[in-house]
Amino acid sequence: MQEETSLIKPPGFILAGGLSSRMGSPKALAILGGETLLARAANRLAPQVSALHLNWNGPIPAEGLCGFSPVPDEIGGHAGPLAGILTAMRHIARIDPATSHVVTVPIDAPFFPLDLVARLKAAIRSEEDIAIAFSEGNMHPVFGLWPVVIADDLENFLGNDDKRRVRAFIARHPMIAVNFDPPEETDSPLRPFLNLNTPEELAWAGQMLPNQG
Ligand SMILES: Nc1nc2c(ncn2[C@@H]2O[C@H](COP(=O)(O)OP(=O)(O)OP(=O)(O)O)[C@@H](O)[C@H]2O)c(=O)[nH]1
Ligand SMILES: [Mg+2]
Repeated sequence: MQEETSLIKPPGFILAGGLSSRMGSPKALAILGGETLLARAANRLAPQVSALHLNWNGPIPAEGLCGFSPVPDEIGGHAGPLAGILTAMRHIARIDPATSHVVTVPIDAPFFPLDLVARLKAAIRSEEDIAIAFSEGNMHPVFGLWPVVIADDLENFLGNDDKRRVRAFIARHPMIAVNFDPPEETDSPLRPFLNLNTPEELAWAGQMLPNQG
């Protein structure tokens, strides 16, 4: 039963604050099948969340960011995905203090499930639980539903831990694993959490798009 939490549809953040060094140009603007990765992530996440935000560092490029007014990292120095997660928590706490959780997705995994948020949300049992996506035995730690009450601990962690790994931060808190194994009949190589880091991976995914099951 789900009654104990008053968690309604949460707000969402697309994290695009990284350097895209392996891609060689901003991943948000990379084209897959005629659409930017940003447009793909936004179209996929928007129906799942109460409001959609973009985390992005630096100036808005000439081609725009799909109309988003991006939210830059709270802490400087490209501290990694956790900096984007902290930014999401702090931003939501400022604009909507009643919100208990915020969902994050990375910019570079454009095939994530359409029921991602509903299933993460259904797993939450308390105001302090983190829900994280898993599939085929792997953890996908940037696909998470994060309680905003742990923002201070996250800021502290970022200030004190050299590696700033998402998994190490998650290990400090109650975490619920939510399994998203694809249906057995799916033979598409475009797995739900496939992550595109290089021009080669992007080109390969483009070639595979017509086979998407
Ligand atoms: N806000 C924010 N997000 C980040 C930061 N570093 C990485 N991310 C995001 O975290 C997700 C996964 O990171 P990576 O796949 O390493 O992306 P990246 O750092 O842009 O790419 P590389 O430079 O090739 O490692 C992506 O959505 C990135 O945009 C950061 O310093 N700040
Ligand atoms: Mg990186």
